[in-house]
Amino acid sequence: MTYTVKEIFLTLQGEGGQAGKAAVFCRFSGCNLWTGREQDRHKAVCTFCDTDFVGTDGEGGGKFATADALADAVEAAWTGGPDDRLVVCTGGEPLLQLDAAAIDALHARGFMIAVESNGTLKAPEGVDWVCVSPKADAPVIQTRGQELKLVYPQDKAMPERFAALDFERFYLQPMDGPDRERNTQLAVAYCLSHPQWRLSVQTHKYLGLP
Ligand SMILES: C[S@@+](CC[C@H](N)C(=O)[O-])C[C@H]1O[C@@H](n2cnc3c(N)ncnc32)[C@H](O)[C@@H]1O
Ligand SMILES: Nc1nc2[nH]cc(C(=O)O)c2c(=O)[nH]1
Ligand code: SF4
Ligand SMILES: [Mg+2]
Repeated sequence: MTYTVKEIFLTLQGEGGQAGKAAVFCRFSGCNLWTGREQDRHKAVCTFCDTDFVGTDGEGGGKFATADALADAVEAAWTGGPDDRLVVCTGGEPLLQLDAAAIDALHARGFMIAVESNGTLKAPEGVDWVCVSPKADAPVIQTRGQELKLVYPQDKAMPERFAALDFERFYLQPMDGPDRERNTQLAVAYCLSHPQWRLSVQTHKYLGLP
């Protein structure tokens, strides 16, 4: 199948349980919870998105006709050696496109595969690190994985709703936007009183990294 990708770039994972680790980010175009057009944001299921995932015009973006072509582009962005390779498949919603062929091609090049998903689609076999970030008005179908990373606060998506799901770690990530500082304080307070939850700061935004 053809993969439609907004951008492919090397940076440090900024969020969650692998924060600080070098990774190639493969940002797939498109999402099932928002068109990505500002004029549609108010009527979207997910209204607070911080990301441009429309089209293929980012660094390293494009249409890739095969899984090998996609994996070659990911490998070309990696500047390290053969060890400790990590690709973070994000978007948009990566599980609309990430399939067994892409997983096999990335594994063949030595990459550990992480996904950042809104949880509305099942992760395919072979994904090594599943991060689910639930959205208040969307069902959580993928109910297990390595981390659940809830953007906080969201009306109708309080942490209690997700605390019993089968994830190894639970994070609150302050909602970025005009109230980021206040949201950060709210998340800190929640983590202090509910120690199952850890704070996930979007470190790349403070560091000026992509
Ligand atoms: C842009 S999303 C792409 C992956 C997938 N669609 C998802 O929602 O998980 C990547 C991560 O950024 C988070 N995110 C999006 N907008 C945010 C915001 N305004 N503040 C904090 N985190 C945000 C998402 O919840 C998700 O964990
Ligand atoms: N540095 C960095 N870390 C990230 N972790 C998750 C991201 C995403 O947009 O999915 C992201 C991102 O966009 N940049
Ligand atoms: S589900 Fe993810 S990519 Fe889609 S609009 Fe929400 S935060 Fe953005
Ligand atoms: Mg991001």
